[in-house]
Amino acid sequence: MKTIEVDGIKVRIQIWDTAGQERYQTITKQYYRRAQGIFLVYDISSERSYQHIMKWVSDVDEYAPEGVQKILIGNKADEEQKRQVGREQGQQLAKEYGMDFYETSACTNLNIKESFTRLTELVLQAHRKELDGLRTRASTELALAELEEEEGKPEGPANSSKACWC
Ligand SMILES: Nc1nc2c(ncn2[C@@H]2O[C@H](COP(=O)(O)OP(=O)(O)OP(=O)(O)O)[C@@H](O)[C@H]2O)c(=O)[nH]1
Repeated sequence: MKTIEVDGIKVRIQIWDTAGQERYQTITKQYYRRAQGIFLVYDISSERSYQHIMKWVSDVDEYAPEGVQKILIGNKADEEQKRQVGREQGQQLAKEYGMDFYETSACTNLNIKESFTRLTELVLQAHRKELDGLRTRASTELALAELEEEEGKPEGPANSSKACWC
């Protein structure tokens, strides 16, 4: 659990760090179901980890809830001398999948706060949209229900006397 501030609002976030190894995949997939935001992380000093991102994306698409927010992260940005994946490659991949992209370093703290704040922002925005959608739908349904009720009603005193059984 961690609290971060987004637009002056304190948000408590729960973070799960899932295992990257294939043998833990069954457990990893369980986490997807309850996620609202996901970081897809590769290591800039490992081309292999970058190539793996496509697999992660397809897993997320399959197991995470619809509307889950995703951000692509190229971590270990402090390891410039070992770099195998260019920043543009990261940007390109993120663009293809319609994700935001950050290069980060857990060692130097580069873009850690920024990427967490951004993902939280995206999750909040998505929820606001969902809530607005629900509100619009609810008020439309309410208006329709009122209309139907109106139509079903007798039209005033003249009608009510016609409907009178006495
Ligand atoms: N130089 C550098 N090393 C890092 C950075 N982030 C993690 N590491 C190192 O990379 C190694 C793996 O880190 P983990 O946090 O275990 O990576 P992981 O992806 O969670 O690993 P799995 O859970 O096994 O998939 C550790 O030795 C970390 O110290 C970083 O930003 N820069």
